[in-house]
Formats: sequence, C-alpha cells, structure tokens
Amino acid sequence: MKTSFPKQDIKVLLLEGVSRSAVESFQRAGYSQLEYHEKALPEAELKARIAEAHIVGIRSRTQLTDEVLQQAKRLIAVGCFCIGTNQVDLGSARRLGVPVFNAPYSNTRSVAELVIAETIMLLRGVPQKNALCHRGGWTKSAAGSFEARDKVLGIVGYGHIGTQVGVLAESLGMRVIFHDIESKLSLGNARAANSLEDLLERADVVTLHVPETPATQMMIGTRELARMRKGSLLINASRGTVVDIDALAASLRSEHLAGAAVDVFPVEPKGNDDAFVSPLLGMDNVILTPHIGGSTLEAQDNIGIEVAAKLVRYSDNGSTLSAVNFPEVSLPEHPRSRRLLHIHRNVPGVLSRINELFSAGNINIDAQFLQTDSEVGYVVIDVAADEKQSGELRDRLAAIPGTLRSRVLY
Ligand SMILES: NC(=O)C1=CN([C@@H]2O[C@H](COP(=O)(O)OP(=O)(O)OC[C@H]3O[C@@H](n4cnc5c(N)ncnc54)[C@H](O)[C@@H]3O)[C@@H](O)[C@H]2O)C=CC1
Ligand SMILES: O=C(O)CCC(=O)C(=O)O
Repeated sequence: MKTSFPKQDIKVLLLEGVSRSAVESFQRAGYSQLEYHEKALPEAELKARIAEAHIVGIRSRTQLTDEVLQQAKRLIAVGCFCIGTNQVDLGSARRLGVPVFNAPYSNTRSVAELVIAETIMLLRGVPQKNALCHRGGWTKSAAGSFEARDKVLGIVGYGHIGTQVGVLAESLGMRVIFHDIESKLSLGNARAANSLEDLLERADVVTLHVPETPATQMMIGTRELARMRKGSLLINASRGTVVDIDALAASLRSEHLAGAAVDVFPVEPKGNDDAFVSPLLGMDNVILTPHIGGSTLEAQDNIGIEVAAKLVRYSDNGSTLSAVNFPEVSLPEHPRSRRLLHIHRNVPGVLSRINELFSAGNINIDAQFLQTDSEVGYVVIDVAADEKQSGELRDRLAAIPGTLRSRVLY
C-alpha cells in the first residue's frame, strides 16, 4: 500500500540496542530512514533526536517523560521493545495522540528460566561458594544447602511470568503459592495465599513478578522482609522500585534473609560503560545481574519482530490493536478508498462535526471506525475522495476543536 507520507521520509529512531530483527523488519516494510543507537541517550540528546523522529523504539532505560514527549512534535508512535512500559508517561503520550506498543509475551520464558536457575543456586548457597572458590577458598559442606524439592515458592504477581515460574517450579517438585491483586486461575497445584503477608510468612523463596505501579512501589520494605522466614530467599526480576533496596541490604547483613537474586535496581546505569552502584555490592550471598532477565537472543529477536510489526501496522494501516495507552482499532484495508485518521480529545460533539464535514462536502464515507477511552477518541475514516480532496479534508479535520492529530494515511 502506498502511503500519502512516503515511507522513506518516516524517521525511525531506535535506541538501547534493540534487536537487529527490528531493523530488518522496518527495512522489509520499506522504511529506510533508520537511526540506530546501542545505548540510551542522555536527556538533552534524546530531546534533540526525538524532535526529528516519527517513530521511536526504546527498551527499559529511556525515560519518555512528559517533558521529553513535548519535544516530539512529529512523533506518531512509540515502541517499547520489552514488557514494562513504566518508563513512558503513557498518559502524556495518549494526550498527545501517540499510541505506545510493547511486547507483552516475548521475553517471559527467559525471565522464568533465570528465576528457576537462581532459585536452585540460592538454595544451594552457590553464589557464596563460587565467590570463595574464586578467592582460593574451599567450603565443601552441606550446611545451608537444600534441594528445591518440597520447598515453598511464593510468587508475587501471578501473571505471564509468575505463572510460568510456577509451572517450572512444580516440575522440580516445589510447592507453589501465589499472591495477586486479581483473582487468578491456579495452574498445576499452585494455591493462592490468603494475603501478601501470608505468602511472605510461608515461603522459602519469594519471587516478585509485579509491574511498576503506584501500588507496587516499595511493596517489599523493612516490615515485609521481617515477615519473611529466617533463612529464606528473595528474587526480584520485576522492577527496582518494588523493593526497598537498603532494607534488603540490612536484612541480608543481619542474616535474616539467607540470600537474594536481584536483576533490577532503583537506579540502573544508562549503558554498559557506566558504573553500577548498589548497597548490595560485595555481598557474596547475592546474585546481581544487570537487568538481563529478558535478555536472551531468542527473546530479543522475537521482541524486535513483534514490536516492529505493530509499529509498521500502525504507520501503514492505522491499526492500534494491542496499544497499551490508546483506544484499540483494528482495520481491514480498503485499497480503493482514501484513509484519514483523526485523534481527538474525547469531548461531546467531535464525531458529529467530523460527519457534518463529510456530508457538507458531499463525500461518501466507505467505512468508519471509532474507539474512545476516557480521554481520547480515535476515528479512522475511509472515503471515496481523490488526493486533493483528502488533503483538504485533513486540513478541515485538523481545525475541529479538540483535535490532537489528523493525517491522510493513504
Ligand atoms: N527483568 C527483566 O528483564 C524483565 C522484567 N519484567 C517485569 O516483570 C513484570 C511482570 O511481567 P508479566 O508477568 O509479563 O506481567 P503481567 O501483567 O502478565 O503480570 C503481572 C501480575 O501482577 C499483578 N499485580 C499487579 N499489581 C499487583 C499488586 N499490587 N500486588 C499483587 N499483584 C499485582 C497483576 O494482576 C498481574 O497478574 C513487568 O511489568 C516488568 O516490569 C518483564 C520482563 C523482563
Ligand atoms: O530488555 C530490556 O531492556 C527490559 C526488559 C524488561 O524489563 C521488560 O521487558 O519489562
């Protein structure tokens, strides 16, 4: 399909070393203006680069705040090449008429496998034994080493990752309990705990799989850590803000917790050349990983393809299916029509003004799709019009009060 705004003029800014599979997907779809950066950009540079971009692709480090998004005057869509979207001000993007897409499943298996590996390593005291061996020591002893079989794994956040961790843990013979704010179908023999506190008191290993939300910020602090069983273990591969890291360090120092595995931190380095600072540094019983829960080649490859496909589909066809912040519209193509997009504040009267405009111009509407949420309305209109008429219609649509964006797609 030939788009009105030529694809070769659409600037795609890809940051944080997103998989090359994304680059190839854009190229295959006819997008040639690709700017690729291995790292997250410092804020000033990000503002300058995003001001030029029509599409931006990021991972978890780039913060797309309201201030940054305000610079992005040409931006039509954001792709988060990951699951978490907490790094984007989703409300601000919505109010600017910019849909945000992510990859909700592609790296879940990778996180689940890492968590299972860490569970076994922590139960066996491998991190501290490994560290001592590297220093020339030797602790051949069974003290403090346990099998995973029959231990209780407590999963906080029983979603896509949490459920997979549960299934894998049961195959090791672990007993699985979980806590979630939603009522969830138990897989296998997993059982819902009565509350977070109940889970913390019963689990030998607690693993966190909640998103970053106001309710999960510092969800595990001094009080919650004290509720965990003496000698128990904590794994956090969710978000750094979910755990009070100083409280965790204190609990480990006091030997209340026997160990931890932490993949995500309240402050993470911007790139691989920057220093990593944490109160957990130097603790042999803590596995520290640089936010690589989802970093396998398989996951990154799949994420690159999935998110690029969503961005291309929106850019080519107007489909917002699976956008995380936007009314979802999925459209068949009507190649013999002209397609116009109109994104507006969801206030009364906008749709009737749009339709008045077409009837006044005696333009036949072939198809119309509307979805709204509490803030934004998104209408796609296929019309029988020529190129000149559709350009004029776009300008008139743009003049309707409440309009956020209006475009001729093809
Ligand atoms: N370390 C890494 O590299 C990765 C980290 N993640 C993180 O893992 C998080 C979870 O991923 P998924 O399982 O795919 O998400 P999901 O949305 O499928 O599951 C999250 C679950 O947490 C529950 N939840 C939300 N708020 C809660 C609360 N206050 N208390 C208890 N439960 C609550 C939800 O109801 C849901 O069942 C992501 O949001 C992301 O931040 C995801 C992928 C890779
Ligand atoms: O791979 C990344 O950059 C982030 C992974 C992650 O945390 C996510 O998918 O939410």
